[in-house]
Amino acid sequence: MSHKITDARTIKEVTISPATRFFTETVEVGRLSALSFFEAGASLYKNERFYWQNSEKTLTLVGIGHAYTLSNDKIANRFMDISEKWKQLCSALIKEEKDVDPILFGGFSFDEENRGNSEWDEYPSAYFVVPSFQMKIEDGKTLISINMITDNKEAAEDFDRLREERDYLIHLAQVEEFDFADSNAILSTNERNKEQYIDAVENVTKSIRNGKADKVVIARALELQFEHEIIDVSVLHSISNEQQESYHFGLQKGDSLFFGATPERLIQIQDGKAYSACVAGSIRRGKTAVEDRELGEELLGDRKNREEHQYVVGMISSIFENYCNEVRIPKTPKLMKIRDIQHLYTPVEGMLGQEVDIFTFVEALHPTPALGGVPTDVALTIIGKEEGMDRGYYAAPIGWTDAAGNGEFAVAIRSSLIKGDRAYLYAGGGIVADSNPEQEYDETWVKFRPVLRALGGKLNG
Ligand SMILES: C=C(O[C@@H]1C=C(C(=O)O)C=C[C@H]1O)C(=O)O
Ligand SMILES: [Mg+2]
Repeated sequence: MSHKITDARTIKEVTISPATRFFTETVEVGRLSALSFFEAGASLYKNERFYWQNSEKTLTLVGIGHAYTLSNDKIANRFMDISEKWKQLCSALIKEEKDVDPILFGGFSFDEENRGNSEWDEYPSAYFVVPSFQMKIEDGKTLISINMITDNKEAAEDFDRLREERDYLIHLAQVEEFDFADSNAILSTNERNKEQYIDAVENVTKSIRNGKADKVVIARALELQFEHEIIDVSVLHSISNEQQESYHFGLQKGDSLFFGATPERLIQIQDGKAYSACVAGSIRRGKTAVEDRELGEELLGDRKNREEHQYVVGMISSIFENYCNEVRIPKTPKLMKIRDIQHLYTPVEGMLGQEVDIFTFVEALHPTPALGGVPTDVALTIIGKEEGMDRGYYAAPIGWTDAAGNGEFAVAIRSSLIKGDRAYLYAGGGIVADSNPEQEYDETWVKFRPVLRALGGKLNG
């Protein structure tokens, strides 16, 4: 596309010191497509971008370039480590009233104790970025900020260069006719460990009947080989159009993209209130409106699915009782209908009782029994033993927080890691005493659909 004006990348190498300054500056632009801005960013920072849209479609974020990256490979304390470093950075923040709070975006791996050589090798236990260029679309306003973190006292020149880059990116996003369509054929589909998955579900139901655990979520992976390199913006474009009710996310790391469309909020903190969601228990969508309603009724009344669901409600509500006042949880679940599947859904909310930040919630909640199991530690051991894969960032928290302490993390399901001409897709389900391996296997196919469709793949069933 175009030449590179400058390279702001060296800036992120400063370590936080008393001399560190965190500059930010926001301009409001007219309406601008978030994905056009994302794609404009490829000309300068091809592998340093992220994309986020919440399920209500009230907030869209795009990040381009890295003003700073935070990561760690810790097993213990990884959540608080990121929290503390972010607080340190924020204490160096210099901003005016009109400026938007800078954003930290990223995610955690599912289980630090169960990694190993895999497609996830370059994803540490925690990985977060402060973008050099941050787009925030909220309340009908499109705001673009520059973030710069430096300990150089004469940084004004660097900041001027970033302003030039910002204007270049905005202009490109406004005028360039990007073509997001991509036709990329799938050459092969490999169901990784299909037999192992079926055996795992059988073994786990036995363990549960023997009283070793109450619920364990077992997942599996699909590996797709494409004709040519998958284009990041194209899959984000398709999935955003096709999954209107879900969160959309994309996080680049090295030359890979982790993306997906998840319906599941882990935690949102907004103006002193906390929100979470219990999403567990599933059935397919009907072929007609009548069948769809009948399936929904069946799900609401199904004992096995209600049991899967109730474990999640129990755990999330006890965490909320711990950290919040005035906790509100409906007594019975409702239906969450998304394009490919219906889930049992119970929203949870409370008033923040103490000074707790979003990472405290992430640490306490992850993994909920929607992705781990009950009891958590037993479930994680069984998952490690039975699944035989590194979940990487699948089923783990992904999201953002800002300098004011607001933020939101979703659970990264209905997701895929893309590397060049290959895609790895992940899906699982909650196993309880009455689970049936074939039905669970079918349920994973339904859960592969959103990402499979965005990648242009054929759908089973
Ligand atoms: C594990 C996944 O989804 C979870 C499992 C569900 C279930 O088993 O009913 C439903 C929603 C999610 O909490 C996935 O999509 O991979
Ligand atoms: Mg299920």
